[in-house]
Amino acid sequence: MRVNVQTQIQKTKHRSKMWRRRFTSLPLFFSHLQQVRRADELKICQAFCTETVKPPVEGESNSGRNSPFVAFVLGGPGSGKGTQCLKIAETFGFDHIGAGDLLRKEMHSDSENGAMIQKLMKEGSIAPSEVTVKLIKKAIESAENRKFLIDGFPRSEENRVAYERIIGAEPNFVLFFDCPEEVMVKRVLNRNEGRVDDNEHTVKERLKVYKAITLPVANHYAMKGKLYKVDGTGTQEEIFERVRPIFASLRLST
Ligand SMILES: Nc1ncnc2c1ncn2[C@@H]1O[C@H](COP(=O)(O)OP(=O)(O)O)[C@@H](O)[C@H]1O
Ligand SMILES: O=c1ccn([C@@H]2O[C@H](COP(=O)(O)OP(=O)(O)O)[C@@H](O)[C@H]2O)c(=O)[nH]1
Ligand SMILES: [Mg+2]
Repeated sequence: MRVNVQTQIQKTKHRSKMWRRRFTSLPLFFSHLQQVRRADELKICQAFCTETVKPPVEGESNSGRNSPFVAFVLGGPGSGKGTQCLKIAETFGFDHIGAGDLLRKEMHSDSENGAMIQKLMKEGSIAPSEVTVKLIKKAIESAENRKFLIDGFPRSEENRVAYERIIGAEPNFVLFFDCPEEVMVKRVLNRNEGRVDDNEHTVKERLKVYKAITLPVANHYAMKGKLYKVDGTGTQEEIFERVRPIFASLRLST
């Protein structure tokens, strides 16, 4: 009997301790609720992405607090990088730096590299890293904005290493448009912008280069948990609705 009473007392003490713990941890409980809500927001992202990361915060890249916020945008030729970058830039206030656009501008200028770039583009090959990174660096440095989309770069591991060495930072994250080859080819052949590389022969070469040399870059960032993979099929609007939550969940100060 005595033992039973003792047991009861202990049980009661234990219960009251538990309730005390529960009440004193109410703020914790609510902060947990907030985290759950945050996790739910992230799950919205995850519904659209095969890989997601914690939304990056401006200044959290490797190069310190005042470094620019950089998202690389990758995908095959015709996957819709340029089209979606325009929408992201307009909606979320990013500067859009198209690596191919910078090279085309250089090609049409009097630059000593013009002829070399034209030849490489026509072949579907990749320009030397030093040339591309120099153009990107200049574009970043001359902008007032501190949020950039770097579209169509890095196209090779060598490009990536050169960028990280010269700029001194990794991108905050990488957006990747996943699109079947036949869809990409169809879009490229209908692009009608008078580009030297929008023809059947060059697009075939570009796809080979993309699979052998560019995809390893995407894999590198996937391994680091920095890759957001988005389905690049459907209408431009449908794709943008998959992209939107990724950028909406970023905690950027400007
Ligand atoms: N979702 C889409 N559906 C159909 N055509 C598209 C779509 N997105 C882009 N396009 C068109 O396909 C072509 C290639 O798109 P673009 O954004 O230039 O791709 P990338 O920069 O990846 O090569 C362009 O002519 C563009 O207008
Ligand atoms: O970092 C880059 C980006 C582009 N290019 C060259 O420019 C071409 C066109 O690139 P762009 O990104 O404009 O093509 P997209 O993928 O948008 O069709 C590529 O095939 C390459 O020859 C390059 O050498 N390095
Ligand atoms: Mg493009």
